[in-house]
Amino acid sequence: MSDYDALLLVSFGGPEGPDDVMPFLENVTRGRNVPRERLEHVAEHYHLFGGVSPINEQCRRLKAAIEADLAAHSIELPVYWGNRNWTPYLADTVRQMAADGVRRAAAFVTSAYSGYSTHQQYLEDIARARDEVPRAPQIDKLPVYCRRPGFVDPFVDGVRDALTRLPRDARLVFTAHSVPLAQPGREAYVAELEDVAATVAERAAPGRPWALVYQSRSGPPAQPWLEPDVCDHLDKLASEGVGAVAVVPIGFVSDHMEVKYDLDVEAADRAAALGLRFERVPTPGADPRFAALARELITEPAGGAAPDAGR
Ligand SMILES: CC1=C(CCC(=O)O)c2cc3nc(cc4[nH]c(cc5[nH]c(cc1n2)c(C)c5CCC(=O)O)c(CCC(=O)O)c4C)C(CCC(=O)O)=C3C
Ligand SMILES: [Fe+2]
Repeated sequence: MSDYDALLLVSFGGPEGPDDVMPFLENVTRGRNVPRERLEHVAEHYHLFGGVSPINEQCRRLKAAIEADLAAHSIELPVYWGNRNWTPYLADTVRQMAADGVRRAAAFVTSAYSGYSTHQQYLEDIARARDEVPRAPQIDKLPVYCRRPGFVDPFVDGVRDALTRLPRDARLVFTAHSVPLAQPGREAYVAELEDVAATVAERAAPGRPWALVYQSRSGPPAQPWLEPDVCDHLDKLASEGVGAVAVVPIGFVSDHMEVKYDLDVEAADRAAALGLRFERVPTPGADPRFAALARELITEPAGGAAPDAGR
């Protein structure tokens, strides 16, 4: 077993009502050179959903699934939840953990990959939260898990299922959040995404053409970000005579706003305008296999041979 006395679920955070939207967006983009126009545009996405981000409900369901999995394995470990950008804020959760006597916690982060936005930024925010709290517990971020079966297998099943509803010429379109080309860790992020896309494609639909594309670009237009954009890619497929796509958001762990708006509204509308049949594959969310991954990462021997999802 492990030496941990708590599990901390760390997530992005999102607004819980219309008045939260702008303060949330300001938290996310503080010091980040995101144009005001872009913020106002993204605020509209949240307002379409009543100002409530789907990410909070996703986190509550994942937390409950992790608690159920731990209980089923007779592991008594309290599970806490804290966010980088909205309530419950990490610092408040860490303060509660300290008050409860937690000394050493494992952090399971709702982001699967290496890279700055996906890994380093979470470490920095955990460190900042600990700095705010006297006698804060030690908090170890669990390893990057994008290649693990608990993350990959739900996508494989989801692709197989989507393809049963699509014609034979359907293409696989894997998507992830774009980041600036200059962002530290970008090479590792892209290499992992390519690897996970290839694994899912090979296991779910061997021989079928696929592409890795990006979405949700932000930042000033002159700054280069990872491309191609998902909607541009749909244009290209339609122009080549392709009639259907299964869109697979491998860059994300839950169906939050970047999935519910940028794919289910924006990309789906583009596909409809192009006459492309469109299926969006679910993310792992609160899948029991994904919840079990948190336990596996805590209980397996450090440096031990971690099983990957196979190719
Ligand atoms: C790689 C990556 C992930 C995946 C890893 C992970 O999951 O963590 C991710 C996730 C998310 N991003 C989210 C929301 C936002 N991201 C923004 C801005 C940015 N994201 C970036 C990258 C990523 N973001 C970057 C490089 C920026 C530019 C500013 C900066 O350098 O930081 C902005 C500002 C407005 C805009 O510019 O779009 C918002 C509102 C939400 C919550 C959704 C919800 O509410 O359901 C989630 C899960
Ligand atoms: Fe983001």
